[in-house]
Amino acid sequence: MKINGTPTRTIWLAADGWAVEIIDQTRLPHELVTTRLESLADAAHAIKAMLVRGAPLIGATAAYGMALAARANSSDLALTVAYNILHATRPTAINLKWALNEMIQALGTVAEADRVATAYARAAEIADEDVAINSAIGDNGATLIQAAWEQAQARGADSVNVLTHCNAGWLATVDWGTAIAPIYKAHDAGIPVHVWVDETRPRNQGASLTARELNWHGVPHTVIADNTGGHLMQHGLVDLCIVGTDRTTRQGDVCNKIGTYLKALAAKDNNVPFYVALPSPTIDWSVADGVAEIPIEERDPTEQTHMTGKTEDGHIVTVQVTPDGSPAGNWGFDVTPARLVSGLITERGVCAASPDGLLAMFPERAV
Ligand SMILES: CSC[C@H]1O[C@H](OP(=O)(O)O)[C@H](O)[C@@H]1O
Repeated sequence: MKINGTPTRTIWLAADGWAVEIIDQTRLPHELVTTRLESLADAAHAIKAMLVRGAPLIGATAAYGMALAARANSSDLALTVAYNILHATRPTAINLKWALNEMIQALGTVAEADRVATAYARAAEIADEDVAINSAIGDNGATLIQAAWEQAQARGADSVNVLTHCNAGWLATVDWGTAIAPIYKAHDAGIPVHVWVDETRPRNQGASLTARELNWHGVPHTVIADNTGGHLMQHGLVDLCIVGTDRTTRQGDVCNKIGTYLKALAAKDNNVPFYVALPSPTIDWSVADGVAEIPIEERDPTEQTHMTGKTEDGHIVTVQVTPDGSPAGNWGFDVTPARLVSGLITERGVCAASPDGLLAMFPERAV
């Protein structure tokens, strides 16, 4: 998307043709800092420390991580080691494994001497495919926002209100985003969309990243505490919810940022449509029961006990918000059962969160 009028992606090949550059998302929203990745270790660190995050962007970064690894050593053993190092960075988003498998498949078809060029080419394809997929998700999701706007207009409303959780915007992908892509498309088409932005504790991806993106693009939005959404739904202030996902199962269970499940429960209780936007690489066809089978990342408790922000005089500081000695838990994701999901917004269209719905959209997956 554009930053101050300049089209910008979250990851790109450096001008030297071999290093990779990223937006360091740990510095947002107050500082726009880019960082060079020059090695497998740099790419692995960027994913694990969340300089880059979001399922599709994790996948794209891992793909370029394999290219950087191949540049150093393109032997079978070295690439196997690289695969394992990158795969171990974060356990929940399936796009990581998907991208790594894509890279290994591409590299396995060429002679060792051709592996570096092949790796960079496939990584670039994965990045470009993500942009195209997300744009299509945006188009498909915008029809839902249009329909909700027409209903809101009939009630005399002057805007259509969409609630989103965490960051599934262009900062979570290579570009466009998934859950936020329909919002950009609707906004750009002149629909008066307003976004309730869940701050999304503990890392505040909503407050620091989604709000940052919407601010840059000029989309009206309001940052809210995570526990506010149910109240807004009870008072008719949410027309629909659109969230992202890090892994969706073949039966339509959705793994996403912690707190998504609770939002889906509130939506169900208030008859608010709850949609999930996802690119097909986020579907894990090998898993049925998301609650039982999807590994949930547990991160450093200091992400819960500490917060980083800007002081009144502009300094970026980190403060402790809990008492010394109080333990903290930091689960990164939860699973929303398919029964709470109104529909899945994919690059091919909107389908039911069910085995039949997914197979109708992806018939090639029928075994
Ligand atoms: C389009 S994937 C976005 C997805 O990723 C986020 O997790 P994290 O920031 O920890 O990588 C969150 O679950 C978003 O919904």
